[in-house]
Amino acid sequence: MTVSTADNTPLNSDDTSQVKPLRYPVICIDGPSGAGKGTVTWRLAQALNYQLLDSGALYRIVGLKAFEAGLITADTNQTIDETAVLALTQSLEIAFVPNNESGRVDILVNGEAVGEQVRNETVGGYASQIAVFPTVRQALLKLQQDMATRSGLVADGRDMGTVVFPDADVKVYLTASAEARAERRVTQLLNAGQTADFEAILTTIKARDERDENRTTAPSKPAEDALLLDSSTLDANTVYEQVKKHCQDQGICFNS
Ligand SMILES: Nc1ncnc2c1ncn2[C@@H]1O[C@H](COP(=O)(O)OP(=O)(O)O)[C@@H](O)[C@H]1O
Ligand SMILES: Nc1ccn([C@@H]2O[C@H](COP(=O)(O)OP(=O)(O)O)[C@@H](O)[C@H]2O)c(=O)n1
Repeated sequence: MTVSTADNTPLNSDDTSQVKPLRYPVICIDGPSGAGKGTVTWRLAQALNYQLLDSGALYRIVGLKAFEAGLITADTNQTIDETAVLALTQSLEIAFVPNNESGRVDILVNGEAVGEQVRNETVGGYASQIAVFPTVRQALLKLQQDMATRSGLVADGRDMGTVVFPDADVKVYLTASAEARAERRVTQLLNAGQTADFEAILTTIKARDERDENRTTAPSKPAEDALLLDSSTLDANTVYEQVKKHCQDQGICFNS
């Protein structure tokens, strides 16, 4: 797999000939689904002019492609062929392109845009099923780490602060009650003109939490040096201001 960034320069995980520049700042925002990671990550990346790593998108793409290839079915108790998912992962070329209109990052896979489909809860479930595989995580590891060699980076995920960037300048573990997170998803879906069932969403969010927090490799958990922030009763702006303050306390400079 290759991953390229906004300037479309491929990041080749096998290329050891390049001399690494001085280390750029890295900010990690980890936490469960719906905690508000993507929202705060986007604002930080905009304010600091850093690159953004949406690591969940990588797992979602692999999950979706594995489903399309018939390697995963809707049955959550199935046995998935790790070797086949790894081979599929290694065959993908992924590009991240920031989209200022939507406030999200558009994703191209093998040159083709992946639509909003990749963001839905079903694909989130597929992602968490293949995310338990150590070989798949390993295949994605260096590609993620290489994104911090060109500019400052804000990275959103589950294991950014614990595994991918253990030496990061700032680590935040953003959480919220499962009910608050499910409520946010409902609002998000309704705003997008879709239907949403609170109980069904709450059940899938809890199932994903369970799988992500209890897997053996890179479980979702706060790094020892992370700021823990519960956003259940905080609005998105207050969360941003608190994370910004923490970044400043750790020596990150904002122009505005
Ligand atoms: N603190 C907050 N309070 C209420 N809604 C929020 C908050 N932070 C984010 N949201 C909204 O909740 C939804 C999920 O946020 P998102 O940033 O995508 O979460 P995550 O990346 O952790 O899954 C979005 O619609 C977002 O606008
Ligand atoms: N660094 C990461 C990011 C995501 N993931 C997996 O990918 C799934 C989708 O991640 P996501 O960040 O896109 O999900 P949301 O938090 O946006 O719902 C998660 O439930 C995890 O199983 C992971 O294992 N490690």
